[in-house]
Amino acid sequence: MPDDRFHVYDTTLRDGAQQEGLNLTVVDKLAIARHLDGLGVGFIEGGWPGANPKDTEFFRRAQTELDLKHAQLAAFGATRRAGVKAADDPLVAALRESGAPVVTLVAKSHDRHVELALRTTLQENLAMIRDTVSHLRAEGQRVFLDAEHFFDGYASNPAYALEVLRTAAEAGASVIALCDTNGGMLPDELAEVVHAAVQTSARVGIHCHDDTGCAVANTLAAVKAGATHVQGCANGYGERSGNANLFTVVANLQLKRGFDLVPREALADMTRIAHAITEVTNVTPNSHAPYVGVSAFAHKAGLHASAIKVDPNLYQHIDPARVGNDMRMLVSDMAGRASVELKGRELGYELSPEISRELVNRVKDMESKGYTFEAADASFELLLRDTVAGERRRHFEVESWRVIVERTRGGELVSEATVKLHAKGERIVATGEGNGPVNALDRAVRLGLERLYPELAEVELTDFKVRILEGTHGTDAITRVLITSSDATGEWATVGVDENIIEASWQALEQAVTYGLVRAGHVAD
Ligand SMILES: CC(=O)SCCNC(=O)CCNC(=O)[C@H](O)C(C)(C)COP(=O)(O)OP(=O)(O)OC[C@H]1O[C@@H](n2cnc3c(N)ncnc32)[C@H](O)[C@@H]1OP(=O)(O)O
Ligand SMILES: CC(=O)C(=O)O
Repeated sequence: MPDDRFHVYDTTLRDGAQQEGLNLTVVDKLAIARHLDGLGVGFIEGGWPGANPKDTEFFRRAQTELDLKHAQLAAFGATRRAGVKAADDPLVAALRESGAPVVTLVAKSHDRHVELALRTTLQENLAMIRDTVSHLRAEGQRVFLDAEHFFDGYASNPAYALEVLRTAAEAGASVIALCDTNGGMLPDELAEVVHAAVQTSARVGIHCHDDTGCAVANTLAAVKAGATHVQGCANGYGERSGNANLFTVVANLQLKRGFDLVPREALADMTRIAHAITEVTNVTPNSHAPYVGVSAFAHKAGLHASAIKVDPNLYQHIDPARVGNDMRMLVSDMAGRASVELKGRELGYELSPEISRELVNRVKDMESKGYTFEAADASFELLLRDTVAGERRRHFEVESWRVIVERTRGGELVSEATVKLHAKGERIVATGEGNGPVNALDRAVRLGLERLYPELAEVELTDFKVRILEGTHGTDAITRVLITSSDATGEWATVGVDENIIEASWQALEQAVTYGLVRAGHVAD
């Protein structure tokens, strides 16, 4: 069971939603809350009820639509306005009526902010904190306080910054999170201030932004200095450079510091949860994210692979399975025999040292010409199969292909491709039309082969990337084409390289179709 003496507090739905380009609907927020609950976080800050209709609706719907197993919902909002009673402030009323068991109040703890931004006195700010905390406590809610700009405030006026914490604690706030609102702190200085703050009676928490790239390090430093409540956002979302990445924080504290924060089986599901949340936010996942990124346990250098072959832990800091991730081998011109041997094993082949050596040489030679295999696993597997077989083996042979791109009188662009192929003892001539030359070639190949290989109806070309590479040996620039294809059960990528973009595309396309047939279980003639 997770340790209740330590809080994991997620603010993805509030501070995370303050990220540029991130726009969540109520349904998105409900879905993310379920994922976070699945991870086992203790608190989910759902937004600021009363500040906008969406956040108000979220709290209303959460009462009937969220069946949280681990987490409690927290409603975020500010202390009362200067000069009004907490009970009469409409934004405080929205917090009271949110139905959330926890309210997190943001309060000024920096004297200059009180005077310049709130335009009130230091004493009135303390009264705003005292009144709002005690009012909500009297209404039966648990109150946490986010001490905004605490670290900058402590540098400006330490006595006042600490007075804010004391006031909130005495009024009944059970957690006071110290906020590095501008994200400008470094771990050593931050730790000293946290150390001073933990002398207050309430539990001290930490809320860090990543403007110095230190949000996670700062969070860990705060914990070392005595903080027992960590705030962060899924995938490090948040205002400006983002917040502390909650997944990194949790994994570090649990796996490196021995805290029991979330159930072990939930931690082992963290990579899936991180990616599921990116599906909801529609933000491209950071493939290099610690622990959960697809590259977090991907090994490219040959020397690494040769040691990993003996013991994977020689080049990775944890077993990736503990966070639900996988080790992967990348094959490129930095590979050695061990890299291709391990990659082969990953793909289900046991390669002899001789085949591995030959394959490494072929990979290095082709990469020097512009191919890239780390982004084109399917091309690598076809190369591997050819090397093992000692010859190039395909399910169809190409006699010729031709593409015509015509601009009609009406200004319409029409592409038409004809392919002449040989498969299963037949000569096939097929023509396809498409909205571009590659699309036309793709249609022509399918039209020609589908009768012999009906599974091709399932294969779809899902992505097409072109990159112009520097010319080598004084020749003209060459083109690299990467094609991603998919069928009902997965996707694969293939690569083609040539001075001519259509030839490069054809190579990638021919391999894409061939690999689709390999996946369908067809054996090459
Ligand atoms: C550090 C953080 O990220 S905290 C979270 C910030 N999140 C957001 O701001 C998103 C949601 N915010 C909103 O929708 C709006 O800003 C609202 C509804 C909260 C307020 O809107 P408005 O009433 O139009 O005020 P506006 O945004 O211009 O200014 C904020 C007001 O809150 C006051 N205020 C700021 N912090 C506090 C505080 N801790 N306690 C009390 N009042 C505060 C400001 O002084 C200002 O007062 P003023 O209206 O007298 O000038
Ligand atoms: C409260 C908050 O989000 C901050 O101070 O950064």
